[in-house]
Amino acid sequence: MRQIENFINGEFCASISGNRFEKRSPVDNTVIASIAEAGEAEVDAAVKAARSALRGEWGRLTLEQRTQMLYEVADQITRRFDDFVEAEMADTGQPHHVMTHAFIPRGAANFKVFADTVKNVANESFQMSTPDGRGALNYSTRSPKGVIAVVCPWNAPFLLMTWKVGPALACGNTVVVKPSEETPLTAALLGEVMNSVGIPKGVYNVVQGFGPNSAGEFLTRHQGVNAITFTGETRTGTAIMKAAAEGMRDVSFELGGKNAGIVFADCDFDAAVDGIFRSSFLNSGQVCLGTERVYVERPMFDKFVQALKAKVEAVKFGRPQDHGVTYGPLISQEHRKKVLSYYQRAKDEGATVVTGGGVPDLPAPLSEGAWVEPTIWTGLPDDASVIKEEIFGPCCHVRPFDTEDEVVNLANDTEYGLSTTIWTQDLARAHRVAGRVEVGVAWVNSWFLRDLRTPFGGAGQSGIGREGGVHSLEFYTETRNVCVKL
Ligand SMILES: NC(=O)c1ccc[n+]([C@@H]2O[C@H](COP(=O)([O-])OP(=O)(O)OC[C@H]3O[C@@H](n4cnc5c(N)ncnc54)[C@H](O)[C@@H]3O)[C@@H](O)[C@H]2O)c1
Ligand SMILES: O=C/C=C/C=C(\O)C(=O)O
Repeated sequence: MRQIENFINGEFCASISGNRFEKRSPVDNTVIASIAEAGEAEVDAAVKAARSALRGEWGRLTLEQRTQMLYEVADQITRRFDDFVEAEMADTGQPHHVMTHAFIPRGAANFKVFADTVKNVANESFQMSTPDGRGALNYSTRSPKGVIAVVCPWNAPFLLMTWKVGPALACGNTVVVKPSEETPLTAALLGEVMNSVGIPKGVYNVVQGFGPNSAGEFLTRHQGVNAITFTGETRTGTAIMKAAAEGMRDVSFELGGKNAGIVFADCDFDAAVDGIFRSSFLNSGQVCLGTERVYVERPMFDKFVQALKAKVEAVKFGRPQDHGVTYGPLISQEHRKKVLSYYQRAKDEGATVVTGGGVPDLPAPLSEGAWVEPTIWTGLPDDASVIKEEIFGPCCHVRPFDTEDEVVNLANDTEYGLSTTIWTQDLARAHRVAGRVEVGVAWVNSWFLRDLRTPFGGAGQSGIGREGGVHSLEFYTETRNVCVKL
């Protein structure tokens, strides 16, 4: 069984208290790793190591040297691709092709793209006139913000962690990462990569553990942390924001969603069915950008529901590494309980179960894992809790609509505002609807198509701030204006 330690100041170290916790496989519930839980002492050591790294060799590197190191991190992730794929599959149980085609390559890209970005983004400059006629010149510079706390969820652990660590380091900061207790492995593996390419000690630290009264809370409350970037549930974001208020630390939040998919009758039918299938069921629906509410224009409704049902019923359950497997378990037994409670609630609230709705009948030892059936409902009222609350599971409700205004209102009838996916071949309508849905990210005839230079984040309860491209630089640097009287 793997022993996973905290990674502090370039070294893997056991927790001082000796506290450890178990990581179980979502596939069959066996224990796959023992993890050292960081307490206040380890968090303090990690923050101090990060602080002294800022003042040490790391802080003295030129931009060229620093970005060169980050390209080497990306290259080394690619060289150790299979190790990352294996670790992330062990943690999440999701299929091999999801790791190799989507989640792990993004880890390398997250370092490359932000190394490029920091080299290529210009700073502002303004010339002004002065009463003496000689004028003044203003220009801005960027400095690292300092020690950044990176608090991560479990659903796409390596992608989401590096999405923050990449730009934070590119901007010259140091980081203390708190991975989810459900997915400790790839953050630890990245520590090995950092050492192997010579990233100075203390630049990248990992404290393992839980949220409340554990590593997450200790880290976000630590006054040595200058800013906090967090991806996870809206409720947790509220707790972290309170912690950040003490000491006036900046936050960047990517939170939950209850995203709408909008399918017009003039869409490319096969592409739309495929797109909605992916957006609702990729990663067993555990994607913040996923669509749990699907609205289909009435003339196509029945045909669409049948086509989506056929795709859902064709998924292949199994171990992530097994040939042809397309569908994995939920992350944990605890999350399964939550998702199954919504499956029950959908029935109670009057849903028609088109397919799924329960636990699949799998042979041992898979029968011990956190499996649920991918599920489609119709017929729920718009105010049902299943329509309002984020489930974060492999399920969607499909509802017919008649007019563009109606569907825009339905899509916007939520406290969240992360993303939407719109399917139509009418260009004018596509732009119009994309401009009316109250979200941070609108996709047309696509979903989860990511250009890392673009702003990414959510409106409403889905987040605070944007990351991506220059927006990441805004968060991870302090901007200084220099005004020179000529
Ligand atoms: N908007 C996005 O980009 C995005 C991306 C992925 C996931 N998500 C959201 O993440 C959620 C699923 O992830 P999750 O269940 O891991 O989220 P979570 O909020 O339960 O946990 C996220 C992290 O916060 C830590 N944490 C929990 N309580 C804390 C506290 N009081 N103080 C400090 N840290 C604390 C956890 O240990 C974990 O590392 C979903 O709501 C999903 O929508 C959003
Ligand atoms: O589950 C959420 C996925 C989020 C994706 C990103 O943050 C990204 O693509 O940068």
